[in-house]
Amino acid sequence: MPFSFDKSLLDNVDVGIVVYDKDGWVQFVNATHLKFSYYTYEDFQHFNTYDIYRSKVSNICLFDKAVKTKRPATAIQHTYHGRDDSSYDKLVTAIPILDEFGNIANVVSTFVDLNDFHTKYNTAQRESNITYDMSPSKKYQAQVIYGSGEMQRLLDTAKVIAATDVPVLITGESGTGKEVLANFIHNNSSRWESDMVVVDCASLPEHLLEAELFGYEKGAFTGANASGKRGLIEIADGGTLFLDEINSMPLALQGKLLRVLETQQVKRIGALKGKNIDFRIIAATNADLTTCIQDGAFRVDLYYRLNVMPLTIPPLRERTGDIIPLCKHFLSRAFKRYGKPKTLSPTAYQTLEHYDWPGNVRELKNFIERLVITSSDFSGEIHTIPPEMFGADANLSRLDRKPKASSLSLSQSEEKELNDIVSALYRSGGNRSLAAEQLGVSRRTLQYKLKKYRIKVNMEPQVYIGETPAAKE
Ligand SMILES: Nc1ncnc2c1ncn2[C@@H]1O[C@H](COP(=O)(O)OP(=O)(O)OP(=O)(O)O)[C@@H](O)[C@H]1O
Repeated sequence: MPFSFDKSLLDNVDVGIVVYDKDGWVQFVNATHLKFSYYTYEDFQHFNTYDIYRSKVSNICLFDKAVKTKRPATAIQHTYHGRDDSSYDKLVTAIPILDEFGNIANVVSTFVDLNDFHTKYNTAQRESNITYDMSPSKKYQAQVIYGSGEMQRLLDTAKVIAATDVPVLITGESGTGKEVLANFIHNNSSRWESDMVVVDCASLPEHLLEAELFGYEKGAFTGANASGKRGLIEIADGGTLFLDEINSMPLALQGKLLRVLETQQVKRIGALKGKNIDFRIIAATNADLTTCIQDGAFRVDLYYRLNVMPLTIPPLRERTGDIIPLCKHFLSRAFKRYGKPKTLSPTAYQTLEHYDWPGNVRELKNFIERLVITSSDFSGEIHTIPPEMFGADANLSRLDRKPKASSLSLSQSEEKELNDIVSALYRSGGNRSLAAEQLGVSRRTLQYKLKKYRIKVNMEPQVYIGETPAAKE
């Protein structure tokens, strides 16, 4: 017996459904779609999908795409006016239905309201003890995984701050998630459709950092690109500029940055005139800037400019409620990457909750990955964490310590320096600040050497030198 059912049952599903005929005339629309729509049921009876598109209520006509390609089409559709004059982002899928001759008979479209989706998704995840706070960005879904009250409060504040345009200064130990938080703010701000440009102030020597940040006019200096270059501040126009490790920015550049913030104008190196730029600044530091000021390494006036909205991310050991959700998240990432479905026993979780994670979330992430890679079973529960997994010596015994420097031609002293750096990195479990301390150099100098020797540190069982494999993140 063929199935038969009352079409009004489809009014109860939580996605919008519209059925069109081959010319775009609406043949069916369910109540869910009407609820979020600018138009009434009567409107739909006289409307053609092309009229809706032409009226500019929606920015995209997927019906047209599905008809032309005879293939399902999916996109995020921005609908500019809801009944209450607000706007919605919807995930729309249009599926062409072909007749026996392969011609379009109908198109069935489904509409998922993304705000509603995120709310439900968060609730569902919370119930399984993990919260994914996803931002509405089309380009980059910054996932902040957490489970602790500390992080919940921080994100609540960050959301409020995101709605403003004031500078934000994020402080926290290395690996706590400062860039992740900056992304969360950007994605929750009105600038989310533009880019967040990330600049690591510690990774470039002063002259390069200046050229990267401010750009230059043609012929500004020897070796400059003949046609000049846009700086990263200019590229952040309309979006957010994230300055990581702002504490490493040389004093001269700090003065220039301050001028940009005061005038909202950037002047390329060699340019006579400045250009108006509209960007939001978020800076991050893992050093105490007030100490840097006392040491004469940071300008107090820039500090006050940046410190309008200070946010501090606590180290992972002070928000242990995040450890289990983060572990579950990283286990599922490792499963996607290595195909090994692994879980941890309550005892294993307890062990991880009691460790103090000096390298914070980054260390936990790499630890879980290492745990999955090195576990001999393909699947199943990991009952106990071998104690030697923690700490530097465990790393040293497991890892191939001999640097593969074949693609670099190094002098004897350089080779020794390279070996010292690699050893220090292993001893510190990949923490660059600790490694720099052990080597007796500044973090900035270490950063520069890492570039020089093309060392990529992932705190994973390998340190790549020379040609690195494809970026892992
Ligand atoms: N709450 C979180 N949810 C998911 N991933 C996280 C979270 N916090 C940090 N991470 C991950 O941990 C790693 C380190 O995070 P991030 O780079 O944001 O830290 P950071 O504080 O900016 O570090 P650094 O001071 O060294 O620049 C990244 O791989 C990031 O994806």
